Amino acid sequence: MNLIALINAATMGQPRRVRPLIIWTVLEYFLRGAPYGILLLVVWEIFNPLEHPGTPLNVTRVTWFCVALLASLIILYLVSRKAYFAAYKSSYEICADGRLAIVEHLRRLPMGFYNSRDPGDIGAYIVSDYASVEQIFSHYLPQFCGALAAPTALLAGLAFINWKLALAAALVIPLSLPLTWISVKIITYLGKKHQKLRVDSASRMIEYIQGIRLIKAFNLRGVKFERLEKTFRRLKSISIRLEAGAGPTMILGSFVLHAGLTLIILYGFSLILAGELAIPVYVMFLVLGARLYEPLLFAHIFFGEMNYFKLGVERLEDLRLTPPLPDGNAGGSLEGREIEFKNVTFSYHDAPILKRLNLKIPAGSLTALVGPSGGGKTTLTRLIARFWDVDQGEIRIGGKNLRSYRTDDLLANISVVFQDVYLFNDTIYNNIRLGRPDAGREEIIAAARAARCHDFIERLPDRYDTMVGEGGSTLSGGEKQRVSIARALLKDAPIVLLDEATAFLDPENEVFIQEAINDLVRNKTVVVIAHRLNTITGADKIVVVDQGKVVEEGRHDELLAGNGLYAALWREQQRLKEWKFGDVPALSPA
Ligand SMILES: Nc1ncnc2c1ncn2[C@@H]1O[C@H](COP(=O)(O)OP(=O)(O)OP(=O)(O)O)[C@@H](O)[C@H]1O
Repeated sequence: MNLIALINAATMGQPRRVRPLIIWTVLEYFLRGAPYGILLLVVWEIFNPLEHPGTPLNVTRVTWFCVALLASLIILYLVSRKAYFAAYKSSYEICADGRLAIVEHLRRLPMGFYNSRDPGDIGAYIVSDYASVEQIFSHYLPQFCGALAAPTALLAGLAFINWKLALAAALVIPLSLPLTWISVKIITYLGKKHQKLRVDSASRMIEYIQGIRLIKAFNLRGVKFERLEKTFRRLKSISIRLEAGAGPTMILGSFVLHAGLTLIILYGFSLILAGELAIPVYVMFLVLGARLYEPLLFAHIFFGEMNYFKLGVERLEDLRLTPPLPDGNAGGSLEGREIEFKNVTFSYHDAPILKRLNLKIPAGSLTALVGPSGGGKTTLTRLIARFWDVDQGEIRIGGKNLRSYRTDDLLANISVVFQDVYLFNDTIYNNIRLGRPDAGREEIIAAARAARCHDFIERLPDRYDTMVGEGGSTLSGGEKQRVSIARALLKDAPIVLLDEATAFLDPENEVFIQEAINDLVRNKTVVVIAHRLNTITGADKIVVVDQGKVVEEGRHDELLAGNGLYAALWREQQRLKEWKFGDVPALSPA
């Protein structure tokens, strides 16, 4: 991608947004020359009587030039201030909008996308790549434009006064270009690796912090820390190589450019001796010559930074252009609540998980999915919520293909209660409110009461305003479950997908949760993944899923009478229920 395409991509097709920051900075660069120009006029006036003895010093002109000098400094201050704010405001706005757009886009991607990507990497891209976009827009791009425009204008002005000396001053510019080219090549080559390792380090760090409990519990200091340490060491080594590789050529480039000043001194002096140059003009060249090279040196740095910008924008584009799940155009609410799988085949990778599966889930019924672990129960519920799209066949809701609904409308009609509840690092109140963001306080408290969480919330230090910690870390498993049920109750969606999580809870929590669930599922189409069969004996329909297929379906009694897989699972669970500690020999030291 060239610079224009990169700017277009980084601004999400609105390159005009960078216009003000470029215009103001270029103007500032031009104005920076004004005080020097006026200063030279003052010098000229003062030197004139010395060069032409007998000519009196024109004090009035000198005074006016000093006033103009002051005025130019004030104008320069005002324009620089404007350029500064334009650069920061526009670039931070562009990046904030870009980050939000990508996050919104990520929400619309199929879950399969997250299977193939490291979430830590995605987070690091959004933070670090946009940081590089911010740098380019707030600093480098406007200054680069200024750095090109101001010396060009300055050289043209100098050439107008004395073309020979101006040519000598410009001679070093083409000589420095090959050095710029070499340093850009080095930065491009090593920069890619550097950028990748920067992201890797951030991801490893996130992974380390997220897994800190496990690392402590299993004393994984060696294994996990080694991975992190290796990444940091590789980052250090590539950073040093990058600086060591590009630095010397950059310094040489700067040396060549500054050699131009020596050229002005020597050649200018010879012109004075030959009587071809007035001393004030010579002084003017010396003063302005120093201003000529400074911005050009900046162009070197810009090319180096551009490399990071390019890599970052390309990665962000890759995220932004990943196709989301195609949206249907059916109107807001679902046409009915019956769910039907018709010949559905689905795979996460290559091997099919569901194989030509057919299933009807009647509207307003409670349907339980049971079966051996890994059979595909969770997969079925994920497909109903369209976290993934099926490979073959179709899923219908209310007689219409799922894909014909807009994803947002579909999800507005479905409540999902996951087994591994995630709470945001926010207040309990806001976590429940996620179920329906426009709900009032009364409704939120009513949902919390119905989900049997009001009492424990009232006992917390700040009640509903208590922060729950990252992932809900300050609450117990049972409390988190109940908060998630409160969310679902508040949402009051006609379809409820429930991953039964009562298996490992203490009896008190279990009773509370069961009561809360009974409230949640009333008058809804409910699909529950049941791990303990005694909780779903009253279900309208029990579906036994094994190896991606429906192997049995019916009511509890019918399935027991069928004496198939369900009956075997039932007998097994009954046997485990009767199992007592006394049945096994007590543990004794070896
Ligand atoms: N995100 C994923 N990527 C790849 N494979 C997956 C993914 N999720 C599940 N699987 C695989 O799909 C198969 C079915 O998994 P699924 O979670 O649907 O089974 P399940 O019946 O719900 O199991 P359990 O009762 O243990 O929760 C398993 O072999 C599992 O390893």
